[in-house]
Amino acid sequence: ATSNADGGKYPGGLKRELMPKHVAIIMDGNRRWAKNRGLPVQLGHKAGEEVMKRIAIKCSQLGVKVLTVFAFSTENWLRPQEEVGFLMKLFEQVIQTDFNELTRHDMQISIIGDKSRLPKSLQSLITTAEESSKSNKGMRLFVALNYSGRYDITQATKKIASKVRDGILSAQDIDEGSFDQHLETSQIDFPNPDLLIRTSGELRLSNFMLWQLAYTELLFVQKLFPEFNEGDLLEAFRSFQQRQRRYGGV
Ligand SMILES: CC(C)=CCC/C(C)=C/CC/C(C)=C/COP(=O)(O)OP(=O)(O)O
Repeated sequence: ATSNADGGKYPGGLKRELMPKHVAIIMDGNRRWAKNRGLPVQLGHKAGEEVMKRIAIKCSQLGVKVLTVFAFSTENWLRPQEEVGFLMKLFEQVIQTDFNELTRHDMQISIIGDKSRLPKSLQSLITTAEESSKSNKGMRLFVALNYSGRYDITQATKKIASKVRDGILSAQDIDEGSFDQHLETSQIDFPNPDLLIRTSGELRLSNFMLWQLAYTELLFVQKLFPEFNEGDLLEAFRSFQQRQRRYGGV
């Protein structure tokens, strides 16, 4: 409805037709941000929570269809027990407070990752939140919790192996398309991120969506996640729009 009003242009010189459909973010640097300020690491994660919410709202306003944020990896259990415990409680709070606000922006929220190892109280909050937002029509928000790319590929392989064993799928029919259908991102229109943003200057994928990132444009920014703001998001999208995507072709 607004396409003529703004001549196809978005704020900050962005072009509507070149917007990334699926954006993924590795929200890195919460602890360093806290330590730099002489604060407990918990306050770094709290600051990250606030930024996550603002960025999700901005993405949905800009017409992003899918946003996937990496909140807790399968390796993060190795952190001090106190920090892990705090994060699990924080995720419960996020679901009970921030998610309500995000669903008011019509977002449909899903958790990806191995939920079985999460505290039972968190698991039941997740089920309720997913249920209550499932008919929303706006941006799809995936929060990766106890997730890793290798986990995702492994769980897809298990599902496929069971289907072959049960005679539902033949080995010859396993291809990239059918594999896609068994990943945690299978239920959506744009399973592969167009743009991955990682904050805090680290140049790694850290076992995030390994299959889905095959042709994703990567953007590494120096700012720590709690410092990342809406202006930085627009800047990231401008950088994305200047790239030429060839997907291995010419
Ligand atoms: C549900 C939800 C989206 C919650 C938002 C809270 C949030 C941003 C959690 C991410 C936690 C995390 C492991 C951040 C990475 O920074 P780090 O701790 O690795 O920092 P460092 O690299 O400085 O050590």
